[in-house]
Amino acid sequence: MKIIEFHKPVSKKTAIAIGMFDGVHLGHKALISQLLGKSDEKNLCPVIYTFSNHPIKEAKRKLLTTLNEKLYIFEKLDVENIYIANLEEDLMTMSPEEFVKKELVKTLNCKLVIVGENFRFGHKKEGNVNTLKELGKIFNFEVIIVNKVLKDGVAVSSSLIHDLILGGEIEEGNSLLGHPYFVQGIVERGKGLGRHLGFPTANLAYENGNKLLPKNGVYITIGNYNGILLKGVTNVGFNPTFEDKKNVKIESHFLDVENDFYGKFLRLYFIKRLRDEIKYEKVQDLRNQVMADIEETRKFFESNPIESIALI
Ligand SMILES: Cc1cc2nc3c(=O)[nH]c(=O)nc-3n(C[C@H](O)[C@H](O)[C@H](O)COP(=O)(O)O)c2cc1C
Ligand SMILES: Nc1ncnc2c1ncn2[C@@H]1O[C@H](COP(=O)(O)OP(=O)(O)OP(=O)(O)O)[C@@H](O)[C@H]1O
Repeated sequence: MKIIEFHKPVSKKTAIAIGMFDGVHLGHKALISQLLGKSDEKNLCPVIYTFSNHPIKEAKRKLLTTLNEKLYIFEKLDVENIYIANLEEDLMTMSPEEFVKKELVKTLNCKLVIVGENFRFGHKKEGNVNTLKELGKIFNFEVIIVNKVLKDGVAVSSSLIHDLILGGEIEEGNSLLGHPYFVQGIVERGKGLGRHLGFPTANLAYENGNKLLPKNGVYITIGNYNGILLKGVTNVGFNPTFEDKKNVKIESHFLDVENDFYGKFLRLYFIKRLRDEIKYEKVQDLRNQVMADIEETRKFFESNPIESIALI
C-alpha cells in the first residue's frame, strides 16, 4: 500500500473514493469494493482520499479508528493508494468547485469519483452529489453514486456504530462494521496484582486519546500478537476494587499462554460483552468472578473456535 503525500501530483489516471471513513464500516466497504472493481474495469489507479484529522467531528465525538487503524484496514481490503489530506490547511474553506479543480483534477488526475448518496463536500458542506456530477461534466470525470447500505432499514453510519459501542452493544456494532471493533497498542507493565491473584494480565497502552473505548466492563476478546491469535477476556475500566483511577485501563487475560507480552504490539478485537465492572469489598470475590469469566470465555471458544471468527 502506498501513501500519496498531500499536494503531490499523480500522473496516472485515477479513480477516487472520498471520505473520512471512520471505522471503515459496511457502507464504506461497499464504496471501496466499487472503487476496486471499477478501477480494474476502466484501467484506472484506485485511490482513497481521506483526512489526517477531523477537527469538527473530533470535538463532537470520539473516533472509531485512529489514522493508523484506518490504514491497517485499508491495507487488509487491498486498497493500493491512500491520499491523506490535511483538513487544517485551506481545504476547509475551499468551495466545491475549487476542491474538485485543485485536489481531484489537478493533483490527482481523476477520471472517476465514487461517493455515497449522502456525500457532502466543500466549504460549509455546500456541495452534494448533484454538484459533483455537474463538476464532472465540466472537468471530464465520471461520477458513481453508491446507494446507502442499510441494516434492518437503518443507514449504516459511523455515528450509529459509535453509540452502540459506547453503550456496550458490541455485537450490534460489529455487525455494522463488518469486522470486530478493535483497539491496538503496546503492552505495558501493570502492578502485577493479576499474576498474584492467579490471572496474569496484559495492560494495553492504546494508541490515541481520541479513540473511542467500548463501555466499561468485561468482554470476550481476541488478541493478535504478531499474527498469533489469543483467546482473551478483557476488562475495560478503572479497577475500582483496588483504585479509582482517572484513566480507563484495558487489561486482558489470555487463556493457555505463558508468554510475557511487555513492550509488544498487540491488536485486541472485542467479540462479546459479558458483564459490568464491579467494585468488590473482598479481593477473593473479585478473584472468583474473574475465574468464572475465564470459564465462560473458555466455553465460548469451545463452541466458537477462534479460527471460525472473522477478524480483519
Ligand atoms: C477478566 C477480568 C475481569 C475484571 N473484572 C474486574 C472487576 O469487576 N472489578 C475490578 O475492580 N477489577 C476487575 N478487573 C481488574 C483487576 O482488578 C486487575 O486486572 C488486577 O487488579 C490486576 O491489575 P494489574 O495488572 O495492574 O496488576 C478485571 C480484570 C480481568 C482480566
Ligand atoms: N451507509 C453507507 N452506504 C454507502 N455509502 C456510505 C455509507 N455511509 C457513508 N458512505 C459514503 O462513504 C464515504 C465516506 O463517508 P464519510 O465517512 O466521509 O462520511 P459519512 O457519510 O458521514 O459517513 P458516516 O455517517 O458513517 O460517518 C462517503 O462517500 C459517504 O457518502
